[in-house]
Amino acid sequence: QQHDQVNHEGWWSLSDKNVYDWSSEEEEPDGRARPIQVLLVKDDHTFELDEAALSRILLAEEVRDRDVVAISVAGAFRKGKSFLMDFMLRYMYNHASDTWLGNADEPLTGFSWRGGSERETTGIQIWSEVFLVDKPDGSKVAVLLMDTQGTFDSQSTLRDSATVFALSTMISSMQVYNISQNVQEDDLQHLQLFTEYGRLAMEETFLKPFQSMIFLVRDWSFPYEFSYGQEGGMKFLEKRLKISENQHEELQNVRKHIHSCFTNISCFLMPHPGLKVATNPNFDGRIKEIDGEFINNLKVLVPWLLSPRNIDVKEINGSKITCRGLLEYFKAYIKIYQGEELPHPKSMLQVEIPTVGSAFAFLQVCGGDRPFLAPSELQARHSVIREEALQVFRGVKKMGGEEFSRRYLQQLEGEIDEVFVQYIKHNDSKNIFHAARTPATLFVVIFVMYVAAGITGFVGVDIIASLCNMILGLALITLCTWAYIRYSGEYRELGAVIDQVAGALWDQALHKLYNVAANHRHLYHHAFPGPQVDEAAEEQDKKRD
Ligand SMILES: Nc1nc2c(ncn2[C@@H]2O[C@H](COP(=O)(O)OP(=O)(O)OP(=O)(O)O)[C@@H](O)[C@H]2O)c(=O)[nH]1
Ligand SMILES: [Mg+2]
Repeated sequence: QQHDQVNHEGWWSLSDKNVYDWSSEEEEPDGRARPIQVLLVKDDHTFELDEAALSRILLAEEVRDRDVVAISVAGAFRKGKSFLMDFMLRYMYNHASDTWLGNADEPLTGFSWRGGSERETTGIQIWSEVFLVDKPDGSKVAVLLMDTQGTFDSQSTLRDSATVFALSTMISSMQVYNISQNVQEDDLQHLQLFTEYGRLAMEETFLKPFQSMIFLVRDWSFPYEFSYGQEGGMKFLEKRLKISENQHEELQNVRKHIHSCFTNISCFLMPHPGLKVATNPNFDGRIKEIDGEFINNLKVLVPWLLSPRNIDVKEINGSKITCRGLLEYFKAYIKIYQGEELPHPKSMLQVEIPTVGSAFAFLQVCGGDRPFLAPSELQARHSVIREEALQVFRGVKKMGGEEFSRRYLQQLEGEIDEVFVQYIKHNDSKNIFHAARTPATLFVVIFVMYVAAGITGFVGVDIIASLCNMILGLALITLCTWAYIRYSGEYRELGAVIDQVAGALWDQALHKLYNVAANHRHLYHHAFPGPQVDEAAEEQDKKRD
C-alpha cells in the first residue's frame, strides 16, 4: 500500500499534467508533451541550437534547480533508436504499475519512428516533459530523455555525425550506444573518433570526461554463446574490450581510449524483435506483434536503465549539474562546434598545414628564381621557419591525445629537416662555382697530365709519359661524356658519379693547395720581403670602405 503511494507521489508527480508554461499557444495547442528539436543540422552542414525551446524545457520552474539525469541513445541510423526511446517514455509515464508496457494493442508513440531505409530523426530531440524521480537516497532528480540523429546516413558528413554523437555524449549522463548484431571493430573505432572529437571541445580534466556508456547490441543472435541481457552482455563486452600484450597496437589503443573515456561501461544483448517489426510496413509498434523474447528482455532492459536506483546524475568535473547548468554547458559546447578552431574529424591531426607552410617559406627564401643564398644564412632562416612550423603544430587543436600527437610532432620535425636538405641542394646548385666544378677539375687534370706527359717524354721516362697520356685521354672522354649528359639529361646516374669524383678531387686538391700555401707562407715572405701589414688595421680599413 505504502509502496504504491510512494510511486504515485514520486514517479507520477509530473506525468499526468503538463507543467510547462508554453509561451506560444500555437506551438503547443493541446499542451501535450512531444519531442522538441533542440539541435538542428542545417542543409549547409552548420548547427543551430534552439535556445528558446531548450530553455523552456530546462528552465521550467519545477526542474531548473534539480540535479539532472540525461539519457541519450546514439548510434548508426535506422537501427531502432527512437523505437526503444518510446518504450523508455512508456516506462517513465507508467512506472507506477508493473505493467508499464501497457495494452498489447496500443500503438507505440513518442519520438517519431518508422520503418524504411531513409533516416528519420535529425539533430538532437529532447522530450518536452522532464520527469521528476525520487532516488532511493531521498533526492529528487530531473530525468531528461534525448533522441539523436543516426550516424552515417547518406545526407550527413562525418563531421555532422561526429558532432551529434559527441554532443549527445557530452550532455548525457548515460549514453546508450545502439549497435546492430555484434560489437565490431569499426563500432569501437567510431566510438573512439566521436569521443575524441567530444573531448577536444571540453576542458582538460584529470577525471574521465564522460559517465556511463551502455553498449546495446540489437538483434543479438548468439544467445548460446552469451545469453541475452546484462550479464551475458557484460561477459561479451569484457571479452571484446580486453587488452592484451600480444594485440596489435591499433587494437590496444582503441580499447585503452574507450576505457579512459567512461566511468562506467556496460552492455546489454537484445534479441531480434521478430520479422513483423523489421519488415512489415504497417507495423505500428503494438506489443502483440513483437516477439515474446524481445518483450521479456525489454522488461529487463528498460527498468535496468531507468529505475531510480540505477540512474546517474550528470556530473561535469566531478560536480553535479542541474537543469539550469546543463543549459549553460549545452550552449558553451555548441559554440565550440560552430566555430572554426576544431579540426575536421577526418584529419586526426592537422600535420600537413605546418609542413606545407614551412616548405612555402623556404621557397620564398631560396626557391625558384631566387639568387644563391649564403649557406649560413639559409641555416639561420631554417631554424626560424622550423620553430614557427612547430609552434603552429603545437597551437592547433589535435585529436588523438598527447602520446599520439608527439609521434606526429617527430614526424613533422623529420619532414621539415628533409625539406631543408632539399633546399640546401637546390641552393647549392645555384652557386656558379659549384656548377663549374666538374669541368674545371677535368680541365685542370687534362692540363696537368699534358704538361707532365710533355716533361716526362722529354726527359725520357716513357712509361710515365704514356701513363699521363692515358689519364689525359680518360679525362677527355669523361669531360665529353659529362657534357653530353648535362646537355641531354640522359644517364644521369653516371653524371652524378662523375660529379662526385670530380667534387672529391676538387676538395682534395683545394685542401692540399691550402695546406701547401699555409706551410710555405714563410717562404713567400722570405722571397718577397715587404712592409709588414698590420692585419687588424687592414680589417678596419675594409670596414670603413
Ligand atoms: N531488426 C530490428 N529492427 C528494429 C528493432 N527495433 C526497431 N526496429 C525497426 O527498425 C526500424 C527503424 O526504427 P527507428 O526507431 O525509426 O530507427 P532509428 O534508429 O531511430 O532511425 P533514425 O532516426 O533514422 O536514425 C523500424 O521499422 C522498427 O520497427 C530491433 O531491435 N531490431
Ligand atoms: Mg530515430
